[in-house]
Order: sequence, then structure tokens, then C-alpha cells
Amino acid sequence: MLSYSDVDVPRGRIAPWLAAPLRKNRAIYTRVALAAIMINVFSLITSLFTMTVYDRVVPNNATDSLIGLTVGLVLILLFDFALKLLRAYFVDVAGARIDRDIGKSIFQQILDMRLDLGRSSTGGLAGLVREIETLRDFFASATLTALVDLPFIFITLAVIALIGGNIVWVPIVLIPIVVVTALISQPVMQKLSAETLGEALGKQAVLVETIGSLETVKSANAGGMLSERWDKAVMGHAGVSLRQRLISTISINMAGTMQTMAYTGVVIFGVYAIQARTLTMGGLIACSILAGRAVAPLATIAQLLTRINSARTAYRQIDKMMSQPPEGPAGEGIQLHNVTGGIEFREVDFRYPNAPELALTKVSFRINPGEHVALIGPIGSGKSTIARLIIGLYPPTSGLVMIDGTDIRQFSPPSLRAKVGALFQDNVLLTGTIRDNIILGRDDVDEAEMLRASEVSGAHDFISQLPNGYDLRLHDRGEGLSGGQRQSIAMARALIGRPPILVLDEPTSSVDTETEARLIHRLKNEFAGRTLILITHRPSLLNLADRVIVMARGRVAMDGPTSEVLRQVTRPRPSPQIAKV
Ligand SMILES: Nc1ncnc2c1ncn2[C@@H]1O[C@H](COP(=O)(O)OP(=O)(O)OP(=O)(O)O)[C@@H](O)[C@H]1O
Repeated sequence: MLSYSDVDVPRGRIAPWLAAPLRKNRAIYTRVALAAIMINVFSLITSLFTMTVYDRVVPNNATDSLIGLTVGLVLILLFDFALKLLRAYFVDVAGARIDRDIGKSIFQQILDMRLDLGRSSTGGLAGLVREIETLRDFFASATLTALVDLPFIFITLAVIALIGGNIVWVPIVLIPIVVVTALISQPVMQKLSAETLGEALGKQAVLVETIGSLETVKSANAGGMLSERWDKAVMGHAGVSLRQRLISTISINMAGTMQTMAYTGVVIFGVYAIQARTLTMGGLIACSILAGRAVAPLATIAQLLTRINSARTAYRQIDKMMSQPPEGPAGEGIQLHNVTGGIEFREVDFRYPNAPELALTKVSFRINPGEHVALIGPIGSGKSTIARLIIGLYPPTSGLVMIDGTDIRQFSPPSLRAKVGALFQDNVLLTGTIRDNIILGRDDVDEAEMLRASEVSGAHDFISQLPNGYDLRLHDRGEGLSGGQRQSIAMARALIGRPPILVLDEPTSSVDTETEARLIHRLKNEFAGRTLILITHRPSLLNLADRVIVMARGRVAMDGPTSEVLRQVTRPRPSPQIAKV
């Protein structure tokens, strides 16, 4: 389970998901660094220009030289302007590439996420992905410039020493004050930025949950409770980010003050140096400008420290997610081709992540290819869990789930899911047309197969009456359709491509009895020769099953031919004993 407050991730080298995109942009970074070096050199030249004007031009009235110097300076300024533009452009290009590359690997990791390891809330996860921006901003922009600026502190100090001699001690004494203040604030900043991220993700989680279930929130009058959670999250976030800003402002302002002190300090000591004739007027002005510049990169770095901490926190949290092993076998995974549809559960125990109790205990059954089996039992007895295990959403905690005699953990998950048509209770549709929702980008099915699946599921009946038909665009999670309509589209999605195994969890829970009767009639032909696992509370659907498995508290309570099991369960007090009928 990802916990946002825990940032104790092993330190070390940058993880490949970040290092690879950074390496790819090496050429751009070199250009950015070169531009930054030139900009620093230009800034040294401008201060030397000032010195020359004061020392040579003003005393000698050398206006000709002034014109020459000014032309030179204008050229330098133009170059400086162009280089700054280019630097910003290159940084943006690198940023966009890094965004794309990291974004791609993070999205893939989310798709491959192992559900059995537990995961954070939807909003928290979405917020974490947004933190890519923090990383991108950090790696792609100011950091690089600041790194290039650092050696220029020494170069600038050397130039001051050359021009002003001992005056160089003024910035040399002040620089450690800035550095020490920044270093002292570091541990607090680190802690605060981890807390800030945790609070921000918590806020995002409340927001996403509320927006995602607005209808329920309104109808159940849950607004008050959620407002309270939101207020708490906002207050928490505001409080911790206020403290973070306060601490970072101390370092930033300290650097700013030291910059001014360096400038004025040089002016004050410079007066004595001028009196002692060890410094010229021009030299004094150049040194004061340079002293300010020598401290300036530290101000940028003080600002960066806040971002270093946010970037480090974001990096560690994202890395925690990225280092989780993906689902499926290590390596290639077996591709399923000719599946006959035999399913076996052997002594399967299963516990959901962080759940105190087993959801399945010692579940064993064997389903022959082409057999039609209904799973029935009270709510929470483990029926849907069995369905989730068959399509490999979770691996069993112990025991084996097999298809055609092979442990499903050995199959490549997409290949397994292509062979198992699944319909679950929540019928989530995606943004896009109805056609998109049924075909889901598969290239092994055509329009005719889509129509066939829709006709069998009954979806065609209402889609054919829509003005846009299959091109009707659905919004977020299938908004705009009734529950029954969504269910029949989800059913078409499960049937398309005639998968050899079908797992249907309450497929008719949202349809009326008449529609259900027609559907059952069509499904009888559809299921012929294919393995069916049908989870239902509806007796009418049991017509489709040759065999019934009764679940109770995560165990198989009965298993046998439909008529026999029904006879047993309709007795006044069914035997609680586990039995094979
Ligand atoms: N994601 C989950 N995390 C933790 N526990 C879960 C999760 N999903 C289900 N459970 C628990 O596992 C047990 C079995 O749930 P399951 O959904 O398989 O029941 P079911 O028989 O399909 O119920 P229903 O008829 O209500 O659909 C329940 O006790 C439930 O609380």
C-alpha cells in the first residue's frame, strides 16, 4: 500500500524510469549549459565595461572610446537576449520530452499494476502522476542553470580579487552565512515537503471521490460529510504549506539580504581602498556589482532547495509505485491460443490486500470445457472473488487457479483476458462512442462481429433507435445511458470475439424480466460449446446452467447438477455442511 507520508525509500542512483529520459536529452542539456556559461561570461563583461567607462572614459573625456564600447556592449546584450531565449526554448523542449517519456512509463505501470499489492485512492494516484510536473520542472529548468552558475561564483570572486584585492573578503565572509542558513533549514524542509505532498494528495483524493460520485453524494445527502473532509484536507494542506513557505522564505530572504550586504559592504570597504589608492572608482563599482553577482546564484539555489525537496519527495513516491513488480509472470508469459476452456481451482485461499479475513478458503472445483456453471450464494460469500481470480486480477494467496491445466500466473495477462469474456457488476463504460466501448480498440473483431454481439446482448435493440446509433458519444463512465443500457453494452463487450470462456457476474441485474427472458433465450445458443461461469441471485438465469456451485463464507458449500442443488437449497433448512451433491 502506498503511504504518502512514508518517504523512507532507499537512497541511491536515479531510477531508470527517470534516468533514461534524462540521458536521452543530454545533447539539449549540453546546449543549455553552454548558453548558461555564455550568459555568465557576458555578465562579467558588462561589469568590466562599467569599470572601463569610469576609469578610462570619464577622466579622459574619451567619448570615441565610449561609442565603441557601447556598440560592443549592445552586441553583447543582443547575444545575451538571444541566448536566454534559446536557453528557455531548449529547456522547454527537454521538459516536454521528459514529460512524454516519464508519463508513458508511469501510465504503463498503472495499467500493469498488481492489484494484490494494494493501491492508493484514485485521487491520490492521479495526484501522484501530476507530480511528474514537479520532477520535470526541477530537472529541466532552474537546476541546470544554477549548477552552471555555481562555478561562476569562484570565477567572479577571482575577478573581484584581481580588481579589488582584499575587498573579496566581503562576499567570501557572507557566502557561508547563506549556505549555512540553507543547510540548517534542509531537514525541516525535507519533512515539510513530504507532509505537503501527503496533504495535497489527500485533498485530491477527497475531490476526485466527490466528483466521481456526485449523483450519489447528492441523493444520499453526503455533501455535509464530504465538505467536512474537504475542509479538513484543505486546512491540513494550507497549514503545512504555510510552514514550508515560511522556512523557505527565511533562506531565500537571507540570500537576498546577503546579496545587498555584499554590494554595500564592498562599497564601504572600497572607500578605504580608494583612499589607500589600491582601488580605482571604476574598480569599486565593478567590484560592488560583481560581489552582488557572486552571492546571487546562492539566492537561486536557496529557492531551488524548496524545489529540490519537493522533487525528491515526488521522485521517491513515484519511484515507490514504479518499483512495484508488474502483474503477470516475470519474462514473456505464455500466450494462449487454442483454449478449450477447462478451469480448475485447487485448494485456493485468497485474502484481499490488507483484509483481515480470507475471502476464499480452500476452494476447489473443476469445470470441464464447455460446461455451464452457476455460482450462487449469499452476498459477500466469495462469488465475484472467484470471477476476479479466473481473469487473473488477483493471484491466489495459496493454491492454484488453472485454465486448461496451466497455472494462470504463467499466462501473459492480456492474452488470458482476450480468451475470457468478462462482465462485472459495475459495468463501467469509458468516454467515447458506443462502438469504441464495445470493441475497445481490439483489432481481431470487425463491425459484423460487433453487431452480432450487440444483437445477442440486446444492446442493438436500443442502439438502433438512437439518432447516432453506435456513434453516440458517451461521457465519463458511460453517463447518458440507463443502468440496463450500460449493462447490455457491457454484455456485448464480453461476448464480442466469441471468447471460449465467459465469466458473467449478475448479467441481468439491471434489466426487466421480459428483456431477461428474451436474453436468456438468445444466450442459450451463444454459450453452446463454451465454458460459462455465471454468478447470479436470479433463479431464472439458472436455466442456463448445467451445474451449480453454492458458496458460503468463502467456501464451496455445495456443488452438483442444477436440479439436484436447487432441490437441496430449497429445502426448509439446507445442511450447513460442505457437501458434494
Ligand atoms: N476489494 C476488496 N478488498 C477487500 N475485501 C473485499 C474486496 N472485495 C470483496 N471483498 C470481501 O471479500 C468477500 C467476498 O466478496 P465477493 O465480492 O466475492 O462476494 P460476492 O459473493 O460476489 O457478493 P455479492 O453477491 O454481494 O456480489 C466479502 O467479504 C468482501 O467484503
